[in-house]
Amino acid sequence: MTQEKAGFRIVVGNDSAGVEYKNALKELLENDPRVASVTDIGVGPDDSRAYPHVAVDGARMVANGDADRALLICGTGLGVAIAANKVPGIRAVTAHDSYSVERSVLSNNAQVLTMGQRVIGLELAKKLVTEWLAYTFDENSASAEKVDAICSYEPDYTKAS
Ligand SMILES: O=C[C@H](O)[C@H](O)COP(=O)(O)O
Repeated sequence: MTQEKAGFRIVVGNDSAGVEYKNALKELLENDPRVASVTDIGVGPDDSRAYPHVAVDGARMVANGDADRALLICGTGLGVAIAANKVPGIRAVTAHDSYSVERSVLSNNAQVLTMGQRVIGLELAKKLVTEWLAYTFDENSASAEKVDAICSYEPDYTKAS
C-alpha cells in the first residue's frame, strides 16, 4: 500500500510574462516539507496561451478538489486573479505584501494566490509564498461568517447546467 505524502497539493500556472517566477516558486514549493505535491499546468517558454485559460484551468483543479491551492503568476497578478474568480467556489487574490498574504487566508479563505512578475521582486515573492504555507483558515473564526456571506451570493450568478 502506498502512503500519500501529507501536505498541500498545489497547482502552479502562469502566462508568458510569468515563466521565470513560476519556475522559481515551483522549485521552492517542491522543496517545502509542507507541500505534498506540485502540479505545473504551464505555460513553458514557447507557449503563448493567454492568462485567462491557464488561470481557469488552475482554479478548476481547486474547485474540483484535485488541488488544495493554486499559485498563479502573470505580469501583474491581476488578470489571473480576475479569471480564476470566474470559477464558482474560488476566491483568488493578488497579494504582494506579507499582511495581505496572511489575511487572504485567515480572513478570506482564499485558495488562490496570484503575483505579478513585473511587480514584485523574486526574493520577496519567495518569502511571501513561504509565509503563505503557514496559514490555514479557521472555520470557527469570526471571519468564517463573512466568507459564508461571500459564498451566499454565488448561486444568484451561477447558471444551472
Ligand atoms: O493581467 C494580465 C497580465 O499582467 C498579463 O501577463 C499581461 O497582459 P497584457 O499583455 O494584456 O498586458
